[in-house]
Amino acid sequence: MEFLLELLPKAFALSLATLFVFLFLRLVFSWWISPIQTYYKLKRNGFRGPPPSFPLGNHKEMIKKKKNAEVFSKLEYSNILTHDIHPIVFPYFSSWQKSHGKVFMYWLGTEPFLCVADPEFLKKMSAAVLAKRWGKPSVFKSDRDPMFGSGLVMVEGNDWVRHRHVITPAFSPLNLKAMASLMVESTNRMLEKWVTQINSGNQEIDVEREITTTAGEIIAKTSFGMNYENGREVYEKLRALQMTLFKTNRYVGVPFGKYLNLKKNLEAKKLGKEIDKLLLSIITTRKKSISKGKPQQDLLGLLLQDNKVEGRQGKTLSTQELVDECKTFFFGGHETTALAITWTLMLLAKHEDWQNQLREEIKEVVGDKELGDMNMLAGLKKMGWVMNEVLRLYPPAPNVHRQARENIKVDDLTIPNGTNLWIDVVAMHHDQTFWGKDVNEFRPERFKDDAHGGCEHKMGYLPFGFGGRMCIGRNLTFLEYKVVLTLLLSRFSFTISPNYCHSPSILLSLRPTYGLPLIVQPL
Ligand code: HEM
Repeated sequence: MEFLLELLPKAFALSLATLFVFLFLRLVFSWWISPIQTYYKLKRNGFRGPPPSFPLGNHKEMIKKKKNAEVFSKLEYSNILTHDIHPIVFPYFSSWQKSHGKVFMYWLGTEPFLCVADPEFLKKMSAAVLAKRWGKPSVFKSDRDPMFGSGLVMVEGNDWVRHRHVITPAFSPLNLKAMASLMVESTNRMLEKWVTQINSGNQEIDVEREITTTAGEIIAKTSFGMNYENGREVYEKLRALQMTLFKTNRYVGVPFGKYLNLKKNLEAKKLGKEIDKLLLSIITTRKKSISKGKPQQDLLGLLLQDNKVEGRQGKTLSTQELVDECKTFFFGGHETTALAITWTLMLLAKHEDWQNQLREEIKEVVGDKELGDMNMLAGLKKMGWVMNEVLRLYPPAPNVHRQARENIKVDDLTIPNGTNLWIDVVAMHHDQTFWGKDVNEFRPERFKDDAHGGCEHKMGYLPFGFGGRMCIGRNLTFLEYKVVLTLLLSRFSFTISPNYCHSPSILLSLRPTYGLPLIVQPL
């Protein structure tokens, strides 16, 4: 017995040492050996790209190129107002594309990515995979978990089919029609505020900030019925969460990268939990009001009603899934739409002729009629071309993601299972090969007789993504864009303020870094 007791500490030390060696070998394998193996596999398949160094991948070069581009664009571009934005917003992709072609590999930490800016490659790749068999990059899922949870943007497989099946009817034109009056109400409130400011002698308005706030209010009302009084807290926390997650350089894909920004990550987690709690209480209250027979016609109300339909077991959403969808609608829907309107105002302020043409069209089609009739709004044809052209030059969602969940054959190449795909929408929308010499000019008429704007490849224009996973909120955006722009152009004219600094950048979406100050004059 004594002999055994003497041996025990030695045995314990030995097992501890074995455990350390095992953990060390595992780290070496997953940080260096496994990524290097994948690197050579991709290379054998013919994919080239900038050389990575593990475990950081290409992060260092990306950060350096981004910093240089920021300095350069501030010095060279800020007053020129160029629309040739790919080298400004994705300087690393722009330079790698020149050296390695339109499909190349790069690394975020130990995660392999293929950057795709070739529409033909994309067409073949997407034809080979059903929507439900695509994955979403695991690194983004964990990084953006507090924002999207298991909402539609991130969910995969049969769960994605179930979510999409339940949510699609809520976005039907008939259901959306009821939301137009909410949009008019919020926009008019913003415009009254502008009138007060202008009357006090200040005609310069940061249109980006104003429209983002109003779009946030609209999406919160149309998604989960939040009104100004009860929802301010949810709205502010949702915005704070987005800023916390995206305002720092994040080492996505780098092992333990989270701990390099520990404070921010913990803050984001805490905000995420607080938002979940608030939304949960909204949903619980709403469930009670539905059982008392008082359903509301917002997206949450429609999903809750659908959940109660008999015989839909297995095709409903759990309460946590509803919380995640509310967050997804907010993050997926408000900034993208706000930025589409913001960039439109920048371009209309620069092109007074188009501003006048749209005003004429509004007079003819809308006149004194009430906004919200979808058929009437569909008659705003020129406004539709302008929207398409804005989404081409300044796509608010500048890229689309996928992750291969199987080996994918494209001609004689194989994209290995687990590879992440970054579809570079900005590059494709500014590719002279497909759009012609005037690619960087604002020419809405290119969409007059062609939904693809004359692009020589159908997959070269992707503002809302592609395949079965294409944006579910398109119709809501069309409605909001036309309602808000009609109200704005009917009451004001816009010119660029001398204080505007043209510096588009990416903070999840494509936005004007220093806002959009415009000189606003009542008509
Ligand atoms: C200008 C406005 C908008 C733009 C440019 C935009 C763009 C996109 C893009 C590029 C995708 C990815 C598609 C893909 O992976 O192939 C997407 C997906 C999605 N969008 Fe939008 N979006 C806009 C407005 C909205 C709105 C208003 C909502 C909802 C309120 C919304 C909700 C979603 C959701 C839930 C998905 C995920 C769909 C899925 O994976 O099945 N979006 N959007």
